[in-house]
Order: sequence, then structure tokens, then C-alpha cells
Amino acid sequence: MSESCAIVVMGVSGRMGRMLVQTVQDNPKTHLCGAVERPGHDWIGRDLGAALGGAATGVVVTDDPAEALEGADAVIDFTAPAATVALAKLAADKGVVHVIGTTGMTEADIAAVDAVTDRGVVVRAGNMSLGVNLLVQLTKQVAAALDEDYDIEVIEGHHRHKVDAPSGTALMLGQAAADGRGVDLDEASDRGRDGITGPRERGKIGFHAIRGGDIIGEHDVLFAADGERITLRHVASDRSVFARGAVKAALWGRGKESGHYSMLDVLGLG
Ligand SMILES: NC(=O)C1=CN([C@@H]2O[C@H](COP(=O)(O)OP(=O)(O)OC[C@H]3O[C@@H](n4cnc5c(N)ncnc54)[C@H](OP(=O)(O)O)[C@@H]3O)[C@@H](O)[C@H]2O)C=CC1
Ligand SMILES: O=C(O)C1=N[C@H](C(=O)O)C[C@H](O)C1
Repeated sequence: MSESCAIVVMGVSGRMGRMLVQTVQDNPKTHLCGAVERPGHDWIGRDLGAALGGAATGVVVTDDPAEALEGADAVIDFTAPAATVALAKLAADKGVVHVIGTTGMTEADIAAVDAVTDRGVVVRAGNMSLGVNLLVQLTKQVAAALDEDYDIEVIEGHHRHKVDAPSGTALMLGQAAADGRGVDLDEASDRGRDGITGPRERGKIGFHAIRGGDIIGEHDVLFAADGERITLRHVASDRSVFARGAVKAALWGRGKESGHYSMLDVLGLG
């Protein structure tokens, strides 16, 4: 294993892709060895540095993940579910750690990723920031301490370009609340009320999504009872928190036994 971790960034022109390039380049323990965009993208065949409007990096953007993964230690993937599912098999077959930040994945998508973890190392989380992963643990603790007199609502806000709801983070927080309370999230979920909904059903975990402007990512978990409310809140003010977590996951995953890991494993919070 070489000293510096060789990392490929998938979806390199995206909001997270650009932030990941900078974070990988700034980290003394990592270097960028590949950059991938979807077929037809106008960056294909160009030097990544030049495409980003700076100095040449020697890394040429490709639409062929197999080519990019040659000699890589890890690939960091914040793209879209179909791209992530296809990449999971390739990364596992090539022995490359697959760090997945992509959200909006269906149960079938997650099962497809899970299927490669007999031979591949996957680290997947709907949010890679330290703060949110701590909030997940706090949410579980608070939900375990309170009974159903405390109504739980997860409220999230993101930029206008986000395509999935509830956010991956909201689902992590909802799962933590359900785990703390000892209930099944699928049965307890109440998503996006609208119309004559009737009174709130006891024990439900509500989800609400705000979309607007350039909000990077805001999550509240509300515990509301008669006479008092508790709100647990995380606000991301810079995408670097996600990128730093992803790079940490790539470094952590090197040399690990095959398996499907989360950021709680990486951060030692599991
Ligand atoms: N887990 C976490 O901590 C975080 C997760 N996310 C998640 O990451 C994902 C990306 O977010 P964001 O960066 O804002 O989105 P963007 O749309 O800005 O970026 C996604 C990039 O992936 C590219 N892409 C899509 N399909 C492919 C493919 N087959 N091969 C290569 N590249 C592809 C897109 O290209 P094109 O636009 O040309 O299709 C785009 O450049 C979302 O699911 C988001 O929820 C975001 C932040 C933090
Ligand atoms: O799409 C985003 O931007 C983000 N997505 C993740 C999510 O779905 O929770 C994480 C972060 O909140 C930003």
C-alpha cells in the first residue's frame, strides 16, 4: 500500500465533485488519480484543472469509470443512484474502496450495493459530516429517553437543485429516532402532510422538506410534548464538512475487510 491514498472523484463537475477535488488535493495523505463525468459531458477528454478554470493537474476527465479506477485505492461518489449502483460492482471487482454519498437510493438500489460487499469495501452515509453523525447518536438517545407523549418531527431544508426528499440525512435521523423508540420506521413514518389529515397520530415520526435558494443543508429533530419542546439542530454552512468526511472514509476503508460500513463506523460512533 503506497503512502498517499490514490482517489478517484466521480461526478467531478458537480457541487460535491468540485469540493471533493479541492479536499483531496489539500489533504497531505491523499492525491487525485482520476476524475469521472457522465458520457456526453463537455469536460470529457479535458485536463481537470483546466476544466475547473485553473492550472493543469495531469488528470484527464473520463467517462469510463473502469479506466479511472485502474491503480486507485478509493473512489468517492456523490452522484445519482443509477451511477452509484453501476459503480459499486466495478469498484468491488477492482478492489477499490467505494465511498458513497449519493442519496435518493431505493431499497432495491441499496440491496444492489449490499450484494457486492461480500468482496468489496463500501462506506455509505446520507451525510458524511461529523456533526450530523453525532446528531444521529443524540437523536437516538433522546428518543429512547422520551415516550410517545413527545411527538417527533424531522424537518430538513436544502437548495432548490436537490432532487430527492426526504433528504438522506432526514432518513438517518428518522431511523435513529425509530431505533431509540424501538419502532419500525416504515410503519411510523408520516411524510409531508397535506389536506384534511386529521389529528396527529400518536407515535408517528413526521418528515417535512423545505427547498429554496442556496441552503446547503439544515436538519431539525423536534420532540414536542404538552408544555415543552426540544429541538436538536444541525446546520451545514459549507460543503467541505461532507467532503472532509468522505476523504476520511476513503482513508479509513483502505485495507478493511469487505463489508458495508457507515460513517458511524469510520468515526467510531457505532
Ligand atoms: N452524503 C453526504 O454527506 C452528501 C450527499 N450529497 C448527495 O450527493 C449527490 C450529489 O449532490 P450534488 O453534488 O449537490 O449534485 P450535482 O448534481 O451538483 O452533482 C452530481 C454530479 O454527478 C454527475 N453524474 C451523474 N450521473 C453520472 C454518471 N453516470 N457518471 C459520472 N457522473 C455522473 C452529474 O453530472 P450531470 O449533472 O451532468 O448529470 C453531476 O456532475 C446527491 O445525491 C446529494 O444528495 C450531497 C452532499 C452531502
Ligand atoms: O443534496 C444535498 O445537497 C445534500 N444531501 C444530503 C442529504 O440528502 O441529506 C446531505 C446534505 O444535507 C446535503
